[in-house]
This record gives sequence, C-alpha cells and structure tokens, in this order.
Amino acid sequence: MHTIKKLNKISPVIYDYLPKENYNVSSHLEDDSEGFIVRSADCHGMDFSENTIAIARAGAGTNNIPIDKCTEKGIVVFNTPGANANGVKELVIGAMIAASRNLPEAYDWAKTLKGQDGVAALVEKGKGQFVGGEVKGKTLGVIGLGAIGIMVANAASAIGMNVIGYDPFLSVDRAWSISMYTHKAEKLDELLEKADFITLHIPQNDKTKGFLSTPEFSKMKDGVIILNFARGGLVKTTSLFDAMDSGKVKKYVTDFPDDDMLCHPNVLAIPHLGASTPESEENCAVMAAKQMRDFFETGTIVNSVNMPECIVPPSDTVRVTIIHKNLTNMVGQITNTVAKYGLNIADMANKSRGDIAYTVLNLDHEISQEATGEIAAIEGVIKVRVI
Ligand SMILES: NC(=O)c1ccc[n+]([C@@H]2O[C@H](COP(=O)([O-])OP(=O)(O)OC[C@H]3O[C@@H](n4cnc5c(N)ncnc54)[C@H](O)[C@@H]3O)[C@@H](O)[C@H]2O)c1
Ligand SMILES: O=C(O)[C@H](O)COP(=O)(O)O
Repeated sequence: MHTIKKLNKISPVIYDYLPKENYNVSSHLEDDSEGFIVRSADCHGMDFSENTIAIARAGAGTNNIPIDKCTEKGIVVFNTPGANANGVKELVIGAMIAASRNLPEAYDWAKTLKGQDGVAALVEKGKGQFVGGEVKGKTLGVIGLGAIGIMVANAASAIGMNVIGYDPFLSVDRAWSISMYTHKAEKLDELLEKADFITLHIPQNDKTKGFLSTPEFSKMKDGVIILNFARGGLVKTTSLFDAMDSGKVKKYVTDFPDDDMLCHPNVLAIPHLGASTPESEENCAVMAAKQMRDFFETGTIVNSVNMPECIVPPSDTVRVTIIHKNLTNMVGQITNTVAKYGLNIADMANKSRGDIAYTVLNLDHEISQEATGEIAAIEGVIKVRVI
C-alpha cells in the first residue's frame, strides 16, 4: 500500500486515479509518507524522511517547495504544466477589463445607493465618475510566454488588442502556439515603453524576485495598469507604491495581495483565485495523480521540475530505479555491481539533467537487499528503489 499525504484540499477526482486498494491518500498521514500532493501549502520547513520519493504540485508554481533539498534527497518533484492555464487566462482578461472600466469602484458605489429614492435616476447621474477605456486598440505587454502567457496573448489579440510578448527562454514547442499577431520584444524595455497594460506570467525564483522595480517602472507609460497573476514577490512593493503614488501606475491588479496593499486605492486585490475553478482544480489533480501513479508503479518521470524526463513502459521484470549524481562511470559501477550478484540486465534507461541522473534497470531475477545496499553505497548514488 502506497501512502500519499495531501497537504491541501485536492479535487476528489484523484481517487479515480489512485485506487483505494493500492493507495492510502489522506491529509491525516504522517510526514514520512512516500508521496505528497500539494497546492500552495508552504513546504519549506518540512524535513522529508527516507521514505519520501515524490511530491506532486497540483498546479504550476513550485516556489512553495524546497526543490534543491528534494533533489539532494532524491525526491522527485512534479508539477502540472498548463493544467490550470485556462482558468488563469480567463481571470486575467476579465480583471483587465474590470480594471480598465473601473468596475470594482462602480460595484462599491452602486451598493451605496441601497435604500435611496430613485435609484435608477441616481445611477444615471452618477455613472460618469466611472467612465473607463475599452481595451480594443490598446497595447498589452505579456511577460513570460509559457502556458498562461500565450493563452492570455492570444485571447487579447482576439479582442482587438495589440500584444507584445517578452520571453528570452521561449521554447520552440510553445512558440508554435503563439498567435501571429503577438509581436515578440527582443528587450524588456520595448515592452515596458509601449504597453498600456502589463501582465506577468513568469515563475518566482531567485532570478525573478523583484522583476519589476523602480528602473522598470520608470520606463513604463504614465497610467499603466499592471496585472500580477504570477507571484507577489515578482514586484518590489516599495517601488510599486512609489509608482502608484506618482500616477505612473494607475492600477495594480494582484492575485497575491499583502497587508499593505489592501487599503491602497489603486490596488485591485483578488484572493489567489486564478486557478480556483472546478475545471482547473480537476485538471491539476488528474495530472498530478497520474504522474505520481506512473512514477510509483513504473518509475516513469514526466513533468518533473528537478529530475530528468524518463519514460519507461510497464514491465513484468524486476525493476530497479536509481537516482544518482551525473558523474563519470556511475552507470559502469551500478551495472558492475548488478553483474557481481549474477543478475542479467534485460533492459535499461539512463537520463540526465544537469547534475542529476536517473537509471532504470530491468532485471531477469529478483535482486537481494545486499545487492541494492551495495548500489546505494556507491558514491554519488542518492536513492535506490525496487519496483
Ligand atoms: N494565480 C494563479 O492561480 C496561478 C496559476 C498558475 C500559475 N501561476 C503562476 O504563473 C506562473 C506561470 O505559469 P505558467 O503555467 O504559464 O508557467 P510556464 O512554465 O508554462 O511559463 C513560464 C514562462 O516564463 C518564462 N520565463 C522565465 N523566466 C523569465 C524571465 N526572466 N523573463 C521572461 N520570461 C521568463 C519561461 O520561459 C516560460 O515560458 C507560475 O510559475 C505560477 O507562479 C499562478
Ligand atoms: O501556481 C499555481 O498553479 C497557482 O498559483 C495555483 O495555486 P493553487 O493551486 O493554490 O490555487
């Protein structure tokens, strides 16, 4: 029986993919579970036990998971790329229009008319204060052309916006999906200087923290509207406040408000709802559960953020999976050890990613604990598992 601890509320659809006969999936398990399924719960303080082999992030961002620590311990971290992208895209487009048309302020004002005489007439008299521009013909700058950024760019083109995208790491696969109407900026400055709206769709990591700060704000058009449905730390708060107070930034729409922002009149605060739709939650849960099950049962790794991709078909033979450092002669030492115990390798795979590598051996016969212990003792071997 495999144990998988849920660290957040996850769509119950996971039970369809992790059947109860083989998987104990619950939020009440101990922290030495073999797997964890998580959304945004902060895992940085967790000390993972030797038993833990995988963490699945049912979502895109993995900045809540200590990736380096997991890699050192041979724990495979998965995410679910693209599974919630449509949910975010729809909210970004909706929020952009809501901000441009002053809808939040207008909603609040309309409620103040409750109980007054002649509401219809008061509405007509007061509506002028909320006039806001249409987005058609305006320029949207999309920073990060990944699963979400591309969908936002394409949807914005479809409603008549000019779109400028910036992503120096754009993958070839992704590039195929970008509408021909998206102009690709070679430099961030070009986007900052031309955009009426700027939307962020990049991960938060050591390189992107404070991605928008004073130098970037200073290059933007006066009255720009910024949308942040990526992560709060991408925008330097003190610089943002200066830019809002000077009128440079007309509105900041964020899915990641902090205490200071809640009372600022230019901030439209949303409580991290980008992926909170039944559809996105289900898509993420299904993908996370399938990836976890595949890894538990066959050793296949897809959509990992810290380990190489390795797709191995199910097999009737004994399978040994080894996560190890990507060093010279690791495979030689492993196969020599297997040969020393008189075992024949029927098939094998070896994949690497940066400093880390993954070897999968199909053996003709059972492997003893002594033999796996000897493989585990090879310098550079991190985790050995027999399936
Ligand atoms: N609000 C929400 O509920 C919600 C939901 C999903 C994702 N997110 C956030 O949005 C982020 C993006 O999600 P995604 O699914 O599009 O991820 P993704 O991995 O598909 O796309 C990220 C893109 O950012 C690009 N990028 C990385 N560094 C960059 C840089 N310095 N400059 C420009 N581009 C850069 C990458 O090349 C990639 O194309 C996630 O990391 C997560 O933090 C938020
Ligand atoms: O990175 C993500 O996928 C989003 O921020 C969604 O987070 P959530 O699963 O906690 O809603």
